[in-house]
Amino acid sequence: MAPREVISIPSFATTQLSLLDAELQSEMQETSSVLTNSTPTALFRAGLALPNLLLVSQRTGLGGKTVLELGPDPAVSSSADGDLPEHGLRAGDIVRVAEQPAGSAKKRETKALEDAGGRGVVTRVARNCVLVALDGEDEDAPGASGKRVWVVKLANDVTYKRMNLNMMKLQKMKSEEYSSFVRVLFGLTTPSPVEEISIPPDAWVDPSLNESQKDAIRFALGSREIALIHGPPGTGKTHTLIELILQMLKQNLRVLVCGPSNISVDNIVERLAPHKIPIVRLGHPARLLPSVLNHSLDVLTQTSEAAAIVKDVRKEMDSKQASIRKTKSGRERRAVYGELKELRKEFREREKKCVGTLVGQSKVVLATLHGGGGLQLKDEKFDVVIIDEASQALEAQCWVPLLWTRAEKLVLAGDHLQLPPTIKSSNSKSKPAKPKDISEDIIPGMTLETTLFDRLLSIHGPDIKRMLTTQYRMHEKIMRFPSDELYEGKLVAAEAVKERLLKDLEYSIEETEDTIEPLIFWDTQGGEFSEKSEEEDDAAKGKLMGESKSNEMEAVLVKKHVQSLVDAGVKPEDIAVVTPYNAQVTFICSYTCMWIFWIKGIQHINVAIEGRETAQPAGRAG
Ligand SMILES: Nc1ncnc2c1ncn2[C@@H]1O[C@H](COP(=O)(O)OP(=O)(O)OP(=O)(O)O)[C@@H](O)[C@H]1O
Repeated sequence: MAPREVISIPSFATTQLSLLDAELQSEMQETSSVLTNSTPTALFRAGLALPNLLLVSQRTGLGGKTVLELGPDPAVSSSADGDLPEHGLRAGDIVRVAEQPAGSAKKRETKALEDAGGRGVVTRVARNCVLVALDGEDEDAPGASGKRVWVVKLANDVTYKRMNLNMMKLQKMKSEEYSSFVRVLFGLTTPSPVEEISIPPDAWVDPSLNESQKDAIRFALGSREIALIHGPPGTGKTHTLIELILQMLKQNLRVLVCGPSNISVDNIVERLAPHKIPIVRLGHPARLLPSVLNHSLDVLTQTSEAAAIVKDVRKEMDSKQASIRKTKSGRERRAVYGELKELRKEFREREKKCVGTLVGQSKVVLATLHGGGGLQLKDEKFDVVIIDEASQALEAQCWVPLLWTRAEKLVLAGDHLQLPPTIKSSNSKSKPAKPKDISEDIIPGMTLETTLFDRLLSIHGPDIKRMLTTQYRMHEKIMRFPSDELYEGKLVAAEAVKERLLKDLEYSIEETEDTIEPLIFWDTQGGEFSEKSEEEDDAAKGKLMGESKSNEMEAVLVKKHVQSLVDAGVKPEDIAVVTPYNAQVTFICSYTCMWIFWIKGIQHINVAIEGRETAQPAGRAG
């Protein structure tokens, strides 16, 4: 077993608080510098603002919040169908809604917008409207006067507030308050011996699970405090978690399942749903996949039996909201606001009751790590907390559900050998100043890139983890390199993919040198393949991009290769191009989009390419 590395819990929390502060400052600085240095038009082009909107309606949303529906102003819209232009707003974005400055506004006027109008959260984005739930309660809604408004994205500090709150709780905890679970998580105690679990062949819900998956499940069931499931790419980590949850239900355990992103959680909800078990998904419906909405707590609070008590008040609030817009006299408006305030209070009380009933009845509750710190879960008791994609979450994020609910055991699933969460403060050139009150309590060398998964492995060694070893995605030759370099050669390719080639796809594909080989290298050394740094170009184009790299000749090569694949019959939608740099994404997009448009004559093409600008730590897979 690796040497145990014990750290003091208050020092850990203090260090995390300082690192989180630096990270938030970095994010804030970035947003603020963009807002200050850009014109409204540049902000729109950069996907940070949406102008030319009118208030379409105003109604009561969750928690009694005022929700604004904003649509395009037909007087200036270029769309005949009333659609919004392409924009970068997404559900969950923190935004400011304010009266719009003139198109010719100077940068300084954009800066003034930081404090104008109302702040809120985008709750829904549709083709023809954007919905924003306002934070404040009593002010006049921006746009209520009929004036044109715009929506500007702000830095999101909400998640930081929650992480900080929990880190402060940990910082102040007295040692006699540490549960045995917390003590294990900090290496003050070793984990209890793992109980032998035997599951008869007919008790597996999915009998096709492979041996490493079954072993990981038995291990996670038999562990008392912690269990790590290490799932390299395509090894069925989520598949395994589904069976684990179902086996835990058979043991009558109550489980909270979390992930760092909505998509990671929805992925599990989608796969659990067919098993018809009582599950509830926390989180705003606007941020959830449509296929999981039936399990959303917010939808259930409107449709379930428990929801009836909330309906009447909501109706009354909506009609009051509508009446405000028609009322011209200030006195009357103030009176309606007063009544709304009372109704909102009543609404919240009833909603709380309804939510309490629904959550209390669910054996499996699913939420993002941030959502795991929501009011609905305060002090709820869970036998197990499972965190999926744990290697992509900040450790402080993982502590949100652990400290907020009463958790007794933790199962982490992830791959610590893939990229850690993206951190801005560690590679930002303009590093924020360290807080003044830095004390000797700071643990040297600790960074936000060290995840809970990493830390637990370094404290307790590999005995607390089980690795999934059969992968179901890659041809054996593609798998060989990551397997040998990162996973000690332990990966095995499943029969179905072991020798799978492009030419064997279920539709007709010509046998060419590109379709009979699973892995091809193009050597660009020595040619005219010079690399450019995006910053040089930025100033000229006024683009809002950080430092990035591009190589035009390599983009041409990618285009050529994609072309030969399509010529051989591979469908464009079956081809993905991946690059680590945003600037290169832009190049490749411009080449390949134009080209596909040309050969297929199609109107729309979905390009699903993501760029990532982090330097890759040694020993991690990208
Ligand atoms: N025992 C199994 N038998 C057959 N197919 C399996 C098995 N386990 C997983 N798969 C298949 O392997 C693929 C990957 O599974 P899954 O998405 O659960 O993996 P993952 O490790 O969570 O993936 P990621 O690499 O995205 O983290 C899926 O298509 C799944 O159906």
